[in-house]
Amino acid sequence: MILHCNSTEFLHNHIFNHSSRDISNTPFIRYKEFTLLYANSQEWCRECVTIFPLKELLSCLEYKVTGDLKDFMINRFIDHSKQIEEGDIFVSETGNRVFIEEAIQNGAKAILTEYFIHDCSVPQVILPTDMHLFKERISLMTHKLYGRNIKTIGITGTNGKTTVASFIGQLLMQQQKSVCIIGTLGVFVNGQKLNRPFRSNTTLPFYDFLQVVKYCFEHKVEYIVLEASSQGLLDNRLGIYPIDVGVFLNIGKDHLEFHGGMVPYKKSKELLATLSKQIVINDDDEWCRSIAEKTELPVIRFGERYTNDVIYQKADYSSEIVHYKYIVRDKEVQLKMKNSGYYNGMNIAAALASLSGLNIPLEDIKVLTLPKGRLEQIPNENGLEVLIDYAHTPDALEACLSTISSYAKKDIYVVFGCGGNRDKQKRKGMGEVATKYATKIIITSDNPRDERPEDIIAEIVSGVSLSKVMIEPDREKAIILALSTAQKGDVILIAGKGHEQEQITNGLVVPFSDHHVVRNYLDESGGLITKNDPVA
Ligand SMILES: CC(=O)N[C@H]1[C@@H](OP(=O)(O)OP(=O)(O)OC[C@H]2O[C@@H](n3ccc(=O)[nH]c3=O)[C@H](O)[C@@H]2O)O[C@H](CO)[C@@H](O)[C@@H]1O[C@H](C)C(=O)N[C@@H](C)C(=O)N[C@H](CCC(=O)O)C(=O)O
Ligand SMILES: Nc1ncnc2c1ncn2[C@@H]1O[C@H](COP(=O)(O)OP(=O)(O)OP(=O)(O)O)[C@@H](O)[C@H]1O
Ligand SMILES: N[C@H](CCC[C@H](N)C(=O)O)C(=O)O
Repeated sequence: MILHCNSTEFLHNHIFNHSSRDISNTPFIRYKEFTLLYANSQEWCRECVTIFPLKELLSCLEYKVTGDLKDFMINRFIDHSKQIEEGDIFVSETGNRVFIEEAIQNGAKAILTEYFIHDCSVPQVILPTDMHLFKERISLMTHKLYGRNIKTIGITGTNGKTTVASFIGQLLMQQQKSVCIIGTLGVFVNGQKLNRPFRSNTTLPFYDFLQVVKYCFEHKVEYIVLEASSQGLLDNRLGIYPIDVGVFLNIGKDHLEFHGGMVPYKKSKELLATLSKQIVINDDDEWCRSIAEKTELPVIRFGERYTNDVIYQKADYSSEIVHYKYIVRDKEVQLKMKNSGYYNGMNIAAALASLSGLNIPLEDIKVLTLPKGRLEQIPNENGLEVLIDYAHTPDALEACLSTISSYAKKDIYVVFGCGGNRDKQKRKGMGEVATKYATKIIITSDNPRDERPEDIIAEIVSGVSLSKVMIEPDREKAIILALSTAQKGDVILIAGKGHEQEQITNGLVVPFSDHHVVRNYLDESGGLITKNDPVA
């Protein structure tokens, strides 16, 4: 049995209350509290179990089984019909008949559902009220069965999650550790992208995440580094999976249309603390400091102040190779990185602080590189500095453009748009930032989705100085306009899409890559040095 009934009730009433969307009064839950509760209420040994015992997951919950489900030992719970393989249980939260039929055809041996499904040819496990408790249990059981010996680092913040995850991964691999990174760029084990049909979210959907943990166990991974987006946290995509280090980077304007304002946006990100055993915070960020004040968890701080656990010492950011220096718990750590600005120094500090939280020695640190589509330089013989970057918020654009303006001698071009069906408030702000730093601004489209590109562009233009701006809604033409107009010595920043491989317009997903457009243009105009660059 997993829990005694009274303890289930206690947990339900007092702790696991963030399944609902109203998180205005979410208390910080101390990790110790719930692990102790679980430790007291568990009776089983997990060492040699490699599948999920359904009966234990269901005990004390309100449920009903229809049909003859003979085998209660389950290999996988899967919530996407196309991922189902023989013997899996299909979790249907929507009750969609087409997906259920597809799952059965693909070999589902049962359906886990909240509602009774008529004329269903396989057994059903019906959880009319307790599906959220089931998810909490299975996340905790996944940790017990598969993740117990894997240290997990969760990273949240508006900007820099992918970069910090990549830095942590690189630093761990330099220490010969085996690491899995889960984030915007996909799922990577020791640098190799997993070729599995996971969905493309920054924070993986819940059952996809559980599969990755199991995969990591089977492949002897020692560390999982994951990006925790505000939407992912609010959507409970991590359940109550314990996080060894929760990292808080910064807060800025993004996803406000989704969350309905800065307060709920911050609250969603703060849910990461409820899962964490200790937290790492950016001491230079007011919101991060406020989290440290509220929590009883151990806190590791990084930033410029000399009282921090990781002290970031200012460097010369105008040089091509930046020499970053840190004091990590009284020990000096130095690192070099190309073309990367002040903010990437903060991202490195966050990575160092996370590793110090896990007591990982920082010996022989080698060069770190930025992930794909982050200040990615495209070599050419035209004398242009062409950079592709994923800046799609005002703060991110400011971080990039202020870095460029610290060394640029001639014109700074910026080509960007803003996503449709996404935060409208950031559009004018990005226009204002562009005006502050760039000398030539080309406004274009960036995944207009269901909105009219002209409407999005008009909102950006409301923040831009008209004397600097050109408008070209076709992104390919806009990039070519910059490349063909710029002169030797100019810098061109193509912002917003970074690694992305598509343009989403009018409900259509069309293959599109900033990298390809630049490369094709430079190839045709004879300006490219490296013909075999990997595609972003
Ligand atoms: C708007 C939104 O949040 N959508 C999320 C939502 O999609 P949805 O409900 O529309 O999913 P759907 O495709 O209609 O399918 C619903 C369910 O039917 C089932 N299904 C569906 C299709 C099928 O063939 N078979 C099948 O079984 C699955 O159980 C599926 O979960 O649930 C899916 C599963 O959890 C998510 O992948 C999906 O994220 C979409 C792709 C998305 O863009 N989300 C954004 C808002 C998001 O979450 N972004 C953050 C990043 C933010 C940042 O970087 O700052 C993220 O973590 O990714
Ligand atoms: N610490 C930082 N502060 C401000 N801007 C940053 C920081 N780190 C990165 N950026 C900017 O944000 C962009 C996105 O970086 P990154 O992909 O690491 O962030 P992210 O939080 O994972 O983004 P997303 O949530 O959209 O996936 C970068 O291309 C850069 O322009
Ligand atoms: N994770 C972010 C990515 C935005 C990237 C940008 N290219 C856009 O489409 O707005 C989001 O879903 O809002």
